[in-house]
Amino acid sequence: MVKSNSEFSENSRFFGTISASVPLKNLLPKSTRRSKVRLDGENIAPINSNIQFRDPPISASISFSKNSPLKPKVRDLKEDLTATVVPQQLPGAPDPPVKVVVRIRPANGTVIRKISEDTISIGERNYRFDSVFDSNSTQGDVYELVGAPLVKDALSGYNTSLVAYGQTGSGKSYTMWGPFNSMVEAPSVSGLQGVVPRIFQDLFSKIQKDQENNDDKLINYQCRCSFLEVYDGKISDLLDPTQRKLELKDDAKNGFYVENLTEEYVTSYEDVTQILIKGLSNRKIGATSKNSKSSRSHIMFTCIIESWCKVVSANFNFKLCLKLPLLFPLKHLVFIHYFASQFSYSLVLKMIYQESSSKCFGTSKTSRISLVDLAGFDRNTLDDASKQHAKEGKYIKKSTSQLGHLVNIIAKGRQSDKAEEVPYRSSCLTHLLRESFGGNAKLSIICAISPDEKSNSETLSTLRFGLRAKLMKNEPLVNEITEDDVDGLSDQIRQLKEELMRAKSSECNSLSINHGYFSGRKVRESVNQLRISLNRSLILPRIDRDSEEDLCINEDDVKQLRLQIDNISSSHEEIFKEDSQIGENTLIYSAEGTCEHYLSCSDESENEVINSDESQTELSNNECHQSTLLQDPVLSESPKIKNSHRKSLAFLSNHPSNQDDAVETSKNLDVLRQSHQPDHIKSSLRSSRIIPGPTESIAASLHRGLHIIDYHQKNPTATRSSVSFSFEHLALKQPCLSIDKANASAQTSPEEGKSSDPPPVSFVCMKCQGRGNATSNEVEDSLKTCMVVADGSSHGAKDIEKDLALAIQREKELSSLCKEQAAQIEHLNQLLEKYNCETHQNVISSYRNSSNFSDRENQLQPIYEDEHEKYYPPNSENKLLTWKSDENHEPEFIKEKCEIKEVQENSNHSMQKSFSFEGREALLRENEILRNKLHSYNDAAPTRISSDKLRSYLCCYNPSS
Ligand SMILES: Nc1ncnc2c1ncn2[C@@H]1O[C@H](COP(=O)(O)OP(=O)(O)OP(=O)(O)O)[C@@H](O)[C@H]1O
Repeated sequence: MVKSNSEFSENSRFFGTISASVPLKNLLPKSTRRSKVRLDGENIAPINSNIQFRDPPISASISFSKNSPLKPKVRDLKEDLTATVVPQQLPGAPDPPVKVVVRIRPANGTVIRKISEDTISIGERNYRFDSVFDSNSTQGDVYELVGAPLVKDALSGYNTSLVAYGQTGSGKSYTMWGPFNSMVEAPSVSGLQGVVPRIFQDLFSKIQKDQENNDDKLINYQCRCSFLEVYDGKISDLLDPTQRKLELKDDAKNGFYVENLTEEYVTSYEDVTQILIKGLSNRKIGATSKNSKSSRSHIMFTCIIESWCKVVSANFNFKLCLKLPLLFPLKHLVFIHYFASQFSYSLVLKMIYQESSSKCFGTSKTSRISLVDLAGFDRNTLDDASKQHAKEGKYIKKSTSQLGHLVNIIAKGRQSDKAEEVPYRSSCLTHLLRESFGGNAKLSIICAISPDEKSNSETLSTLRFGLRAKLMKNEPLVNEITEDDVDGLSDQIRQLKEELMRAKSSECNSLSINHGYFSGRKVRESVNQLRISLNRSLILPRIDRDSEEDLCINEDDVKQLRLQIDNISSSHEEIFKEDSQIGENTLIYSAEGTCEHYLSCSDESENEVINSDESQTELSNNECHQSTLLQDPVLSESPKIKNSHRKSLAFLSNHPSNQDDAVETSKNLDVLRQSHQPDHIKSSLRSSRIIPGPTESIAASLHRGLHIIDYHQKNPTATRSSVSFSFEHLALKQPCLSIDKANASAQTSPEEGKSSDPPPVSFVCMKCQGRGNATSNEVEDSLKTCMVVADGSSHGAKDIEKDLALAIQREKELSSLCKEQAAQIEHLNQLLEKYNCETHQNVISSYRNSSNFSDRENQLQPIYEDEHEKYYPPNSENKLLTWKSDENHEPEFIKEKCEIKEVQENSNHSMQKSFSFEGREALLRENEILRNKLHSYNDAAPTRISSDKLRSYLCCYNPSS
């Protein structure tokens, strides 16, 4: 009876309603787990918790010889099929490895006829297959011919595959799965369940029977299922839609498998039904010209069946009895004997065997059932088909075409016995079907065809595919492992393990020394790297060591260095003036005579000492005013560190009484390091980066030194430690320079413009004078050495040398200028003394000659013009140098103060009139410089000239003050 299309539609696609009617989570089995699917690993001995090997099984692949007991038994394949003639299967004969059946979908106006059980006719041509199901066939019929043998073979240990092939709408899905509603109904012969549900219904039924009816066997089964989809060439997990683009893996350890594919263990037909519903609901569907709910992807449901069979036969009982003393202690055997006598020995032995199954082994089988529903190809695409559907149709055509090509190759190889390479890897589908097509599997193909005339070409294509597939030569094997196989396997494992151990030991012996050395060195290197990155300050004191690292110097660093040198030069200038003017070995800047810091720049063996202990307790004292005399602190140079000697600057606590000076010193130090370290150097010092260039290296060294100074100032107990840094290169080559550097380091230059405030720190340069004539070349060499030594490398020093040469050249010029000015100052000083004496004498004598004191001003006025130069110092240095006052005046010290004041006023007045603006500016500048120097000079050499006199002189010399 031919069913109408309306009936078909009733039982048609169920995918749209499953999610609404069935809560899928509830349908899932409780005992599920995820694991890798192994498609060709079933032949490996199953790992059963009840089985214990004498040696633990190894996972490495093992190659077996032809006579290996593990090689599965190959059934004789005697069928010789041709494209047009399929030999009739004899009743009772084993199922062929490749079975091709044709099912004709019910339709009106069909041109296809079933002319016999295995032959169909299209037009005038007949095609013969293993079986043909016409439109009147039922789902049960198909199952009996295709499904039932598959279940039997699977339980026997064969890999089995069922593939539905055909054009869209030809009834593949209907045949494979059946309508959705039927899947959740109780299975019946007349039901509409597809082949797959029937297979699992049958499978679990047989398993149950097998376990119940075999008294002399203990059989355990374990089934796990997976469900995947191949859509657009990519594998997705239908049981976990989030798993997409899964990869096929093929390695020695796991065999051929789909990575991360969900596997769920099933123990009943219901479990499988739930999985089927879930997976089919996730399948991609679309509309085609023949099917409004066409499957747009290939799907593959896989069930792996593992079974362990332990025979409890009479013979085996005897064996087991012999083994019992080994398995159980004597008291247990007595109990077993008593128990067996009361019941039955068979039952007792069965229980014992079950109990001791870990020490006994029967047989094990592993088989795989692969159920594949291919997407239906369609020659005609819908006019209104979207791009996506067109793309899907393209891929389906392509993939089915690749499968057809694969079948052709395999069939050809069987016919010609030519070993042509089989294109399994041409697509995901062919890769997945590698075992089913031409491999270790029994294959059944259902060619679904539509009998309508419009589908003739697709029908013919499908039939041709079936005929070619029938020619394929599969080699199905019973995947079974026996106890003897396990013994052989255990022996092989043991041998391989021994070989591995020998190989490892020999390898270890040969490489042990080197390996230990290299690993140790690696560890050391790692520790060093870690130390460097964690605390670079540990590295800084070692910068005098040789280093082979390449140094990168950027322009900014050089500029910074140049600025530093300029600052140093300017400070040299001032100090040099002082030094030249004083002309003594020792410079003494007195700070109220209470605290003196001695800076020695003498021999290398001597240390430069700065006492700063008293400053430590005052560092946090906010009342200490910020020193204003550090208007232009001089950047301290990088300490020179030589390989053999280091000039060190030690900080001792010899004068704890003067805290103010120490505080000033420490504050100045802070000012110095804040003001003269470039930001990037500061950050570099703060961070743990490696010093990139020599400039930073030097600055870092300085920073380190300053940090040590701080530390010693803050920690009285630690002040006597020997941590120090060297100023040797400065002390040796340029004594005044050394002082200046130390001065800059300590930030103790006298305050400018505040002569009332004594300098906070005193320095004593013990042995400078003898080296005052050191050449600039020596300085240059010293600095060069400093750079090289400080960085441990001479790389990149050339650029710095150029800058240094420029700086030194400038320093030379400045030095000569300083000398000139110092000479002028000295001369001026001498003249000043004369002026103070002679001018006063003249004024007093003029007063003495005057009769009326009130007319003094009138009398002085006439002589102003003429006698100006006689009484007042000239406005230029040259004139000053040649200026002579009248020596015939008699001083009157009683009126000296008043008279000098008057003279000053007159002098100022006259200078305002006579001096030009430019000359005045020049004098102001010069006066500024001289005032600084004289101020210091006044403090340093109080006996040479009265500071009051100097001030009064300067006041009259500077009209603006
Ligand atoms: N033997 C049959 N008896 C009754 N109805 C059938 C039979 N074969 C197919 N049908 C109906 O025909 C329609 C299409 O069938 P089905 O979806 O199984 O085709 P298909 O080959 O899977 O198509 P596609 O490849 O596009 O998914 C469905 O409604 C189905 O119920």
